[in-house]
Amino acid sequence: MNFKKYQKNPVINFPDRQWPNKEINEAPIWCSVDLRDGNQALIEPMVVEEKIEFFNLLVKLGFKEIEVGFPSASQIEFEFLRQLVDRKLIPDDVTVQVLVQCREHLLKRTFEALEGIPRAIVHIYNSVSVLQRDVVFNMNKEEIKKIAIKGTKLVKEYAKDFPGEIILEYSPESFTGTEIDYALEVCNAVVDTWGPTPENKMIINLPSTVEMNTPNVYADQIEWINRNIKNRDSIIISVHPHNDRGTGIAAAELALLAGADRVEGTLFGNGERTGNVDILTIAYNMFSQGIDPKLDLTNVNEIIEVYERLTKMKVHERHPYAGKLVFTAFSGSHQDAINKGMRALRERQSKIWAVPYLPIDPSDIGRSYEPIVRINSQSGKGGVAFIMETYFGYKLPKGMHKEFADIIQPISEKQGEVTPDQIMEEFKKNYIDKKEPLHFRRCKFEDISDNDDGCTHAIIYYTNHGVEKFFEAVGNGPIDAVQKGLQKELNINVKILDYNEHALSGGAGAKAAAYIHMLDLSSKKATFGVGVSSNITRASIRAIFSALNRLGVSE
Ligand SMILES: CC(=O)SCCNC(=O)CCNC(=O)[C@H](O)C(C)(C)COP(=O)(O)OP(=O)(O)OC[C@H]1O[C@@H](n2cnc3c(N)ncnc32)[C@H](O)[C@@H]1OP(=O)(O)O
Ligand SMILES: CC(C)C(=O)C(=O)O
Ligand SMILES: [Mg+2]
Repeated sequence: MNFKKYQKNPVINFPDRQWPNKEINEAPIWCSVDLRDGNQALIEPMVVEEKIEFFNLLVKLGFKEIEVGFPSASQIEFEFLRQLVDRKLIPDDVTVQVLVQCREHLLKRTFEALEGIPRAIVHIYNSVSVLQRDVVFNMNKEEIKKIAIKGTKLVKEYAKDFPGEIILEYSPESFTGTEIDYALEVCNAVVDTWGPTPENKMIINLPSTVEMNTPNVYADQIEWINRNIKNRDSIIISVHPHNDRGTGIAAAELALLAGADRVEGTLFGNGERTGNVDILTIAYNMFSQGIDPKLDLTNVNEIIEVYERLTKMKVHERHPYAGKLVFTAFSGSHQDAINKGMRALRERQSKIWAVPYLPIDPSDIGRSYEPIVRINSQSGKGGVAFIMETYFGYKLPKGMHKEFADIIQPISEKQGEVTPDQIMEEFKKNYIDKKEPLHFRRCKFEDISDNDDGCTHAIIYYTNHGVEKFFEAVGNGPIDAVQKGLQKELNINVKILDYNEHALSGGAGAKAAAYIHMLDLSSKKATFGVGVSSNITRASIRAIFSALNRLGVSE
């Protein structure tokens, strides 16, 4: 590859940087630019009614600052803002933001669009980078700075006659490709011209219009401006990362460490080229660290539905937090760990989420547990056991996990994913309904001892290949009596190695499941049998017969 065609983008010499020692402890001011930066990058930009629906979603999610477009650019953008005003759709605590170039006729039109609004952010920008100054504007630094100053003066003039409150936002566009001291010089000139105060702040927005370097370089740039800009207490430092290198989220998070107060971005990172930074992911990242994200993102499915329908874009299956597959584990060791982690959480009744491989509780954002574990040929015994427990309530004894997983594995190898219903079907076929040739019918137990050690007399009625039979035996309990009867009366040489039982569901009609681990003393083969009944003793005798049939032993 012809890598010599490219060169490194400059970094800044800033050994005194402080951001690596900082932590994120609170949510920034969020500003959605979905309706402008996101919309301008769509194959089919939204029409007015679609924009209104999107705006309502953003309000519902809790955004307090929303860039509603570039009203001077087209009739549709203008009309949308007018609709928001005329239909009184802007809540009192939400400030709309409008983007405009530093040009008089565009600013005039922008203020016409704002008529009747009590408070708005007017966002002006001009490109200041080395490259754009050269090839786009063909202007020197002084001339470029003058565009910014002129734009600021124009806003000031229009704002003077505007009945509502106007907050100025200035973006040195292409900031990441600009000499840092020159970017500061332009920003300071804008600050001087506008004259913000701690009571009436302005916004300086530092975009990585094109992401050009590793996120630490962006953090250095933000911290350097943060520490050197004039009247810092009168300024809100905002960042506007794009995602050209795929590190938009990291850039935004490091920029917060570097002192940014505000983040502009979009839902799911829609935007020019590889997109704007995804605000949802930053917010969910905060949430996962125990920080209030100051957005209500509890129903990610609803956000996805509205977003996909209106933008005609798709949320990728592996998109952080929102993707269809992100709360799903296919591989066996992950499934096993999730299974154990969830159980530990339940048993310990812990209020703090700690489950391996799941950074957050899916139900906190409107996702369900069900698809967490899906069974394919990469799944192990833990996953199958997890499905049996969470979907159907069967707590298979640990020793049985491998035996049952070995029944499912060839099916998954042949067909791919195996659904929970199919797994249950196999469980029934191989265990619960394993009733041939020996089919247990009914039993009668009598306690024939008068001391606590107990002695049980059992009569077991069963069919062998459909022929009705019974045997009688005595043991120190029902299971022991049946085992002895099998040996003495039916000449079946088996040993019961282990026994487990549990209730299957609550309520009056509750059933119990019993698991018998049985060794065939002749063949030395061992297997599990499972029985289900509303009576626990009957469930255990059924489990014994299930195991006998699985071992293939008979009288
Ligand atoms: C990084 C970003 O996302 S920035 C936002 C980008 N979004 C958009 O541009 C979408 C909406 N924009 C538009 O529809 C159009 O650009 C309009 C309607 C705003 C303006 O249209 P036009 O004037 O026809 O074209 P255009 O935007 O190319 O402007 C070109 C002129 O404006 C100048 N200019 C460009 N940006 C700016 C700016 N921010 N401030 C002042 N002047 C500017 C250019 O130097 C050029 O001047 P020249 O004609 O003397 O060469
Ligand atoms: C208008 C500016 C802030 C912008 O969208 C960018 O630089 O990406
Ligand atoms: Mg942008």
